[in-house]
Amino acid sequence: MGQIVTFLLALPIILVLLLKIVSYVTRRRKQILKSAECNGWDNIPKVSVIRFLSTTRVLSSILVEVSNLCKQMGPIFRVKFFTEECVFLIDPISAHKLLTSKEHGHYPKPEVLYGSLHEMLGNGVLTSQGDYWQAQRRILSKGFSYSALRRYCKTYNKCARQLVSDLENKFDDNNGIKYQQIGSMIHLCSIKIITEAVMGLDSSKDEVEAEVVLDSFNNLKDIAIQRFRKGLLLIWNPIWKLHPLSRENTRNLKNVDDIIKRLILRYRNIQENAQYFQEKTFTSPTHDNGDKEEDNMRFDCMLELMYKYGLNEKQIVDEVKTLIWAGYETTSAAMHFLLFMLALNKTHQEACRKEVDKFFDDPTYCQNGELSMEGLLDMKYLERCFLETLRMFPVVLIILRRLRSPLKIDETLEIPVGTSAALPLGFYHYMEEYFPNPKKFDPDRFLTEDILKRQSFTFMPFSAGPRICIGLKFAMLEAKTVVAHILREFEVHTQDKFEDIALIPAMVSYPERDYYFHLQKRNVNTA
Ligand code: HEM
Repeated sequence: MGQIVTFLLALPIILVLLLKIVSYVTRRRKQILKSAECNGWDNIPKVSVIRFLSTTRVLSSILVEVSNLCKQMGPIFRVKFFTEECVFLIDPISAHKLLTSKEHGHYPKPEVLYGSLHEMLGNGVLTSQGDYWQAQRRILSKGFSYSALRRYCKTYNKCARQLVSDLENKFDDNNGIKYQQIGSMIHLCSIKIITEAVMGLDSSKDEVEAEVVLDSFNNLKDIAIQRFRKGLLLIWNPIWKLHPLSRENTRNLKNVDDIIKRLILRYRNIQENAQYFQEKTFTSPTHDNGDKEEDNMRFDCMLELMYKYGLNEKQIVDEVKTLIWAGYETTSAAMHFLLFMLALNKTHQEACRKEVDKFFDDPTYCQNGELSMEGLLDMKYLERCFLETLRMFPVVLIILRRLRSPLKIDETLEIPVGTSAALPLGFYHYMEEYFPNPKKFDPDRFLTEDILKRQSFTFMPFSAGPRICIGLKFAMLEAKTVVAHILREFEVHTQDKFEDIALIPAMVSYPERDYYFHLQKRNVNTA
């Protein structure tokens, strides 16, 4: 009797497993048949997953290992990760071809890397696909228009000044020269900026909400890193669901969701107020300075924009989480790396400072210590240093695309449907043929004449094509503002050396430990 009950209880599980196996085998057979029709596919060399995984601890060793692989295997090779067939496009020309393709079947992002993101961020613009993605992307792009960015500049300046004041307290010269880690302070500044621009949360007025969002995102980031390290948890959802980290994850997500829902309600209440409607819905002539019809809807933050475009509650929650997730850690890591490179390369730091001082001292570009967007756009030396930093520390190391239509590389090679193409963006930035002496920090690589000489696809820290980073300009302006304020007030020194610290590759690469800095106060009369 007992055996029958056990059998009956186990039956659904057995059936589900059988169904999964049948569906996998059918899918695989279809894929093999399709692959057979693709030119040259069978001739692409295969690399064992064991060999591949054994290299993934630090960025520098991956770069060396991948170079060795290319020497042996050529610029394209295949790796099988469990049930996923992955093709590595080590040649940036093929990668660029895929990213800039107009074919919708080339845009989807595979479960293997983006599945956990999907679970966390829902159907936001980073993880969604097809027509839905396109429609959402069109709406969200308005949140990154010229006049929207001009409004966020206020937030960049405000948070940068707060960071400078916190740094002044930390590096009190009376305590002598002390090298200290500042990664978490930069991180805090970055998350304050993004939550204000995306959700309208002002950390000085909405203190409680801002703190919950900061804590929750920090926890979510730590959980994601742990999950990434425990590969099996990442790959196999049933195990993940049973793990205590998963419950922690859900709790933090719920905290963020609740706050976003409350903010939506706040906008709904405000919108019901007729006076607000009159003041804000129509273009304010003083604000848009020549921007065309793109901005005929006035909004203070992206959540408000989404609300006005009629997105429902679930859509807004997903997009807000997505923008914060995609925007804060990337930019904060990039600013951290930029300060480190300027601390190591004092001549470039001095040149940036000279430029920064010029803008701070010119009332057309800076009033009451607030840098204008025009000033920030014109800081070309600092911009070149930022781009060179992203070349050397490509914050997003690798991206993947799941092919829903075949990709023709050339007359001799076609990649079949169902394959995931892996594009190691970071690797392209170290290719000698495009970036001679790649370990040298040389911002002049980004002088206009040098950029024109080099093919554009060799430098893609923000990806390229229709799914290029939506926050590219946002990130550039934010990083320039924050670093400009720091250079204005301090000389930046470090004890660390470039090769001392390993970079840990994850979705967003980060140093094994934060760098140590000493910030020495300058004597400038700031407004
Ligand atoms: C230095 C900073 C940043 C870097 C290096 C960076 C890099 C990237 C890269 C490489 C992608 C492509 C990802 C993929 O295809 O899988 C991407 C996509 C994206 N980024 Fe960024 N990003 C940065 C800052 C930001 C900021 C500040 C925001 C938002 C405020 C943002 C929002 C997004 C979104 C929403 C996508 C998905 C776009 C789509 O699929 O249509 N990013 N970013």
